[in-house]
Formats: sequence, structure tokens, C-alpha cells
Amino acid sequence: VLLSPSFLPRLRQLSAHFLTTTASSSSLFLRRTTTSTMAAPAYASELQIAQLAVQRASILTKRVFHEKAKGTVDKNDKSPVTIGDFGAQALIIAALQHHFPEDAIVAEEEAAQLREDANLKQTIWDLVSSTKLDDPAAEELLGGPIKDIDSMLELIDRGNSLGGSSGRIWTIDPIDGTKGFLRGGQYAVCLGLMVDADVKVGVLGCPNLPIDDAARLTADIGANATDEGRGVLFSAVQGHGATSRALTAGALAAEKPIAMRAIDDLSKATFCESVEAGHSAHDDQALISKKLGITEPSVRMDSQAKYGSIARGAGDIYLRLPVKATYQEKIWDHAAGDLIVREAGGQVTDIHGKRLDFGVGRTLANNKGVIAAPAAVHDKVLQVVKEVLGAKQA
Ligand SMILES: Nc1ncnc2c1ncn2[C@@H]1O[C@H](COP(=O)(O)O)[C@@H](O)[C@H]1OP(=O)(O)O
Ligand SMILES: [Mg+2]
Ligand SMILES: [Mg+2]
Ligand SMILES: [Mg+2]
Repeated sequence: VLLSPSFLPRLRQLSAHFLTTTASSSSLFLRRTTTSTMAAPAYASELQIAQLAVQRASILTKRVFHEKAKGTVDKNDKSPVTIGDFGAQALIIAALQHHFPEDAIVAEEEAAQLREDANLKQTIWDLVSSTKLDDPAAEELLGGPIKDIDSMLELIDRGNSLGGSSGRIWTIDPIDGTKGFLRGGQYAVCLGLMVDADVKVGVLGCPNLPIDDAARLTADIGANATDEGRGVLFSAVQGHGATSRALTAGALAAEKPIAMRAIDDLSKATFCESVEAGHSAHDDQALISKKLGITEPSVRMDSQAKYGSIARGAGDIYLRLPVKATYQEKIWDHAAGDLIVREAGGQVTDIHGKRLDFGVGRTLANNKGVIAAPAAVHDKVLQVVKEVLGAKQA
């Protein structure tokens, strides 16, 4: 068994785990857990690697924003994609490849465009090869630097899995909310692990959200702020709750459990939605909010930062009603946020009340729209969504 190929990745995980616990802490307890027969918490290794990988990729995105003229290039679908998206995806996949080489990966970007553009490729390589966690043990745990420029392209293309309903599949959105990122507003670096289509681990890096979990969402969230007091890393493991911690440039900061706000009076709820009117139906959402008795205007923000924000009670409800019947949501836009909200005491469904189905490929082909709310009031919100959308069809 020890020499079988399938045991090798596990062996690497175990030795990696030992390395962090001994290198980053002198705690006897931590060291004992790695050597005794005590069971490690579920997905502990996956969670730790995912958190550090997202943290390292977040450093790269911040560097792109601050150091570069944002490097916007056109993708075929005309969405803004930056050197940050490619660079962050390369760094995350490098860490996954190092620890879990047999896992499949569904990631948003692909390297085809870089292969044809030597300048762009070189710009991204310069960034990727010089972005490190400033904690040497943590950086070493992620496998250190990528070998060369061709390896970087191959790593980016490792994210081309078609997804599916069986086995271990990671999903990555290296920059979610590219438009928010370009505006200096909200965006998220997103990573989730699904096992047999069930999200087991979810991590969201939100460099422009306030660190303070108690900061309520306001209309100018993240606008033109400095980095001071900002940057949060949300995480969840299925069955083990959700947490937040400050996003750092090195080792992981101390974590705090997070929970959705208990709201018995829906009129006091804060609801959030996309900035982009093309991504969700602002008019329908305004009507639903009004019917729920909410008098405050919605808080508009880009990316899965919305999921993280409601999970920690900074807001309460996230509505994403379809604009076009044909658009299929992508799994990387929802996997981590779905788990984080549900582990914080929320419920996430589509507009028909169905849980999001991550097992049918790269898109959520079996779902339309998203409704995320505290579990106790989700049914009420769903009922109003159905009323409003039903009335439109009638
Ligand atoms: N027509 C659309 N409807 C819903 N979501 C969309 C649509 N077009 C793009 N998106 C995706 O919505 C996400 C951003 O959501 P939000 O508006 O909540 O910030 C992005 O991942 C974006 O994809 P892309 O990254 O390809 O631009
Ligand atoms: Mg995109
Ligand atoms: Mg996205
Ligand atoms: Mg993206």
C-alpha cells in the first residue's frame, strides 16, 4: 500500500502538514496531532492549502491593481480579463498540482491567448515568478515557485476539466468580479473543492472588504478606500461551520467563526445584488425587496464578496435573478459562496427552490438564478420571488 501510486499524493500531504505544524508553531499539541492516531479534522489539509493558495493569489491581484496599469485585454466573450486573472489562476493551480496532482480542476481561464502573445505572457510570468507569501514555511508548503514560463501555461490549462458528478473536482475563479476589481471595488479570489458534486471546502479571498465582520454593508462599500483595515479570507468545510480571518501576505491569521444575522423582521434586512444590471434583474429584485417590506435601497457590489458578506451578517439576503433565460451560471461563480453561506446558517437555492447542482459540468445547467438568505427566512423570500416572477409571466 505504501508504494502504490495512489498513496503518493497522500504521503506528500502528510509530510506537508507536518512541515507547517512544526515550522509555524512550537505547539506540542499541534505536533502531536500529526504523529498520534488522532483523526485529523475533515479536509484539514485541503483547507489549509486552499487558504494559503488563495492568499498568495490575492497578493498577485493586489500587485496588479497597484503596480500595473491594470493590463486589460479583450477575451473572446469581451469580458474584461486582466493579467491578474491568468496569474492568480496559475499560482492557485500550482499549489493544487503540488499536493493533489490527481484531482480534476474546473477553472475560468485558459492559456490559449497567452501562447499567442509573447508580451502578455512575459508580463504575467514576471508577476507570477515574483509573487510569494512572505512566510517561508507557508511558501514552501505551496511548493515554491513555478519552474518556468511553459510550466505556467500548462498549469493554467490544467483548469480545463469538464466537471461532472463524481470524484474530486476543484473549481477556481481567479478573479471573480473583474469589473469590480478594475473599479477598485469588490472582487474575490474563489476556490472550492467538490467531492461527488458536493462542495466540501470553500475559500473566498476578498481583498477589498473590511476585515471587521461587524461592519454593516453600505452603498459605498469598498469605494476608493485604502488597503488599511481591508482584506478578508472566508472559509468553510462542510459540517464544520464557516470562518473569517484577516487576509495577510504570509501565514494564516487567527480565524473567527461567522454566522448569518438572525432576522425575525424581514423589513430590517439588508439585501445585496450585482452592480452590473446585465448580471441580475435589478427591477425584479427591487420589487421583491419592496414586497418583503424592505425600505433601504439594495447594496450593490461585485463578485462572491456578496456571499461572504451575508455569511458574516454584514448583509442578509443575496438575490441574483436571471436577466436572460439562456444564461447559465458558472460553477466557479458560486461553489465557495454556496458552502460558506450554508455553513453560516443560510440556505442557497435557485429561483425554483432547488439547491445549486454543481455536478452537471462547468455550468449550473440545472438551475436558474440564486436566492441566498438566512435559513429561517429563505422560504418566505422564495415565496415572494415566485410571486413576482409568476406575475411577470402571467
Ligand atoms: N449575463 C450574465 N448573467 C449573470 N452573470 C454573468 C453574466 N455575464 C457574466 N456573468 C458573470 O457574473 C460574475 C460577476 O457577478 P457579479 O455581477 O455578481 O459580480 C462574473 O463571473 C461574470 O462572468 P465573467 O467573469 O466572465 O465576467
Ligand atoms: Mg471573467
Ligand atoms: Mg466570476
Ligand atoms: Mg473571473
